[in-house]
Amino acid sequence: MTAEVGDRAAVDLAYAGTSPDVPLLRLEHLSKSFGAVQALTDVTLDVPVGQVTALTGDNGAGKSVLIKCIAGIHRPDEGRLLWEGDEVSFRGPRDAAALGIETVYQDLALCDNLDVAQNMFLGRERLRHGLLDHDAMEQAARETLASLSVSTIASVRQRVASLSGGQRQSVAIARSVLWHSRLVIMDEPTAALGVAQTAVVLQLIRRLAGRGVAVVVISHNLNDVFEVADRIAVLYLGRLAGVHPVAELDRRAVVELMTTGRSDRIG
Ligand SMILES: Nc1ncnc2c1ncn2[C@@H]1O[C@H](COP(=O)(O)OP(=O)(O)OP(=O)(O)O)[C@@H](O)[C@H]1O
Repeated sequence: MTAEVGDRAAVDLAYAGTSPDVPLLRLEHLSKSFGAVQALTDVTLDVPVGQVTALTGDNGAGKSVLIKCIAGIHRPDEGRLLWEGDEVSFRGPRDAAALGIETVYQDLALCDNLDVAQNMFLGRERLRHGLLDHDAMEQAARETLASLSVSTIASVRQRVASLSGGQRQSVAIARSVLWHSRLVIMDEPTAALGVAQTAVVLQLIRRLAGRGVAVVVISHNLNDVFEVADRIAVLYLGRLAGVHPVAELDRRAVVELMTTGRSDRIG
């Protein structure tokens, strides 16, 4: 399969077959334990297209375990995942990736010794007459970065080792656009970034959602959460303490949900 680059194609693809009433992904009554540790208990959460859902919660609340269930790394003990309304079960991360689920972990799986374009096509290289088609890949990488208005990367031939944290996040986000990912999960995307780079990455995350991609962002940083999210889901001791549109919440309500599992300040 060759990658088509272009805003319209990406949006069409992301929305294709998605009824507004059926979320792209629905987690239904998910539970997961590790021996005596109950990491997730009865979590039900919808993930709609075109929106940023922030997933927050205190240390150990279950955020990573939840995204690993979505990414096909963990199998839930109970509950099910519905993709566009149909039950799916993942034998591993490849199954999740095949549906268009891309997870961008904090340590970004980029290869330092390769350049930007090579990283964006890693594992899915484009061939021409049996040889790597570097020109086509570089062109597509450039177009994708331009379509996201990424201006901080001077050349797609630049080695990733020389990029800043924010630039690396930009490459990871552009890769998900290039491959028409439909759900992008980002684990603490701004954790290692300064103020200016954080602003750039948050903007990019908004653009990703603006293309009809469903985005889940794990973050402890409430400034970022309120800036980027449409909806905030809070986990407390493995249970979903609440999921609400940002407009219904203030910081105190989120902190209360994170620390006590409840809040009277919502609405
Ligand atoms: N592979 C594992 N084996 C045993 N226990 C685990 C495993 N993974 C997670 N846990 C436990 O599950 C609970 C939830 O962990 P999780 O990593 O999802 O929390 P988190 O919300 O991502 O926390 P943090 O913000 O600190 O990363 C914790 O008690 C953790 O110790």
